[in-house]
Parts: sequence; structure tokens; C-alpha cells
Amino acid sequence: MNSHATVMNGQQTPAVGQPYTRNEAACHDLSFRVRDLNLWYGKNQALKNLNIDLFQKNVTALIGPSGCGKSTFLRCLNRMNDLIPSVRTEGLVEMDGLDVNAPKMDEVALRRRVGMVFQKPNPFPKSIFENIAYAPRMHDLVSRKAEQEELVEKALRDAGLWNEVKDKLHEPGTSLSGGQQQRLCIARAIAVQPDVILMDEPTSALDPISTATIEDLMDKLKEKFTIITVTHNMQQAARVADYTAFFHLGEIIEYNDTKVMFSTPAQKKTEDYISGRYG
Ligand SMILES: Nc1ncnc2c1ncn2[C@@H]1O[C@H](COP(=O)(O)OP(=O)(O)OP(=O)(O)O)[C@@H](O)[C@H]1O
Repeated sequence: MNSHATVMNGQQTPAVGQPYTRNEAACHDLSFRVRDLNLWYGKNQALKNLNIDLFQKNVTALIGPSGCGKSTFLRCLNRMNDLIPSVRTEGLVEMDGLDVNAPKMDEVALRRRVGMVFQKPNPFPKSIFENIAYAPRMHDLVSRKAEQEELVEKALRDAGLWNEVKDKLHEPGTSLSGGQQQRLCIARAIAVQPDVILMDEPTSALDPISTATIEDLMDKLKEKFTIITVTHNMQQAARVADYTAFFHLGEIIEYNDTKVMFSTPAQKKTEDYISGRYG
């Protein structure tokens, strides 16, 4: 088996533990390069020898049964697991060629470049305006009031929320509906001009209409950002993701172009999962 088998033609899915990449010549469009990544919570190994390349300005979905390590892997990409004392990791996570775990890596700067949106919308207990303007101010991206106003409007427009909130920017973020709050959180994430947005089941707390709005938004956002999303919803992965990785018991079983994976999965476990036979 070629250790750099392509994910584009659907014919070659590398064995678990082997790297997944398009081809070395095309690596300039990589966002993350992950090699031999292992992670333990105390004695419990949650990620096992993961090798995967994640492509810029695409949507990649992470799917798999509960507890298989999707959220843990997502948190490896912006070092959110550092906040959990029992965690130990081995292996390489590179973003744009830089070792994310290098001692000299500035975690605050990393998390600015790799933003995160969670399952439950979590606006700050502040106004809609402040929810967006606060972090860019802290990062010295804006200072003057007019700059802040411009940035808030742009982030809200990009998150598809401007028309709904433009007349109530100084009302609390928590006064919005669940779907609007989630778009506010997306606006907050994009306001600091990240390269990547990680989404951990971003629609699982939302109604079908709000879910469809966020899915449409993901499709637009990928023009500017790399999006990596965890989802339990197979239809959602099929609708929004360019690439899909199937996790099982801490391993990546299969990673491929979404259309290929959903039409002709290479592994029996993937087929069983996407056809709803377990999980
Ligand atoms: N903070 C933690 N401390 C200890 N173990 C954890 C912690 N977070 C996750 N785990 C364990 O790591 C494994 C992977 O969990 P993780 O949440 O990454 O899976 P998941 O695929 O995202 O699950 P789900 O789909 O249910 O959200 C599980 O066995 C889980 O119990």
C-alpha cells in the first residue's frame, strides 16, 4: 500500500494508521497535516495513530459513533485539550507547516487562527455588538469606534445575521433565538479573521430551519475559511462536506471525498455506519 495514497479517486483508501493525502505536489493547499497522533485521557487511549491531511477552504466532516474521538480530535487542532489536565498526546499536528504543539507556539494566537463553534450556542452575556467587537479589540485588530462598527457589520453579514439584528445591536446576544445565537457565535468566530473554523455539532441543538440556514452558511463560509465539523447527522455530512472522515474507536477507518464515501465506501464498517446499521 502506498503510504500517500490519494483520497481523490476513491479507489485507494490507505490502511488505518497510514497517511491520507491527495499527493505531495498538491500539499500547498493543506490546512492541517496530522501524523501518528495518539492521545490518552489518563490511561484511556482516545485517539490511535491518526494520520490525515485536511484541505484548505473545504468543509471536512468528522463522523462516527458516540465516543469514537471526533471532538477530542477537533480539540487537538487548536490545543483545546491542553485545558484538560489528564491529557497526554504524541505525534505531529501541523498547521500551515507549523507544529501546533511546539513549545514556542503561542496558544492564544493559534486559537485566533483556529476558531471554534460549539454544539450549544454560547454568546457572552453582553450585547450583540460586544459579542463580536470584544475579541478583535483584545487582539488589537481594531480600536476606533468606526472600525469596530465596520467589523461588526461585516462579521454579521458574513454570518447571514445582519438584516435580522442591525436595528438591535445593543440588545443582549442571549435575547436572540437559538439559531440566531449560533450565527452570532459564528460571527464572533470569524470577526478575528481566523483561517479555520472548527464546529462541534453546530446544529444539533437547532430546529430544521435554523439547521438549513447554518448549512447554507457553511457552504458560503468555505470560500474564505477552512471548516472542520463534527456531525452525527449523515445527511448533513452528505450535504455540506467536501471530505468526510469516519472515526471508530479512536481510529480513522476511512477518509475520502464525501460523494465517493457515501456512494461506495471502501470499508465494511463505514458502510454499516452510514447505512445506519450501528452507531
Ligand atoms: N475530558 C475527558 N476526560 C476523560 N475522558 C474523556 C474526556 N473527554 C472525552 N473522553 C473520552 O474520550 C473518548 C472520546 O470522546 P469524544 O468526546 O472525543 O468522542 P466523540 O466521538 O466526540 O463522542 P460524541 O459523538 O458522543 O460527542 C471517550 O471514551 C470519552 O469518554
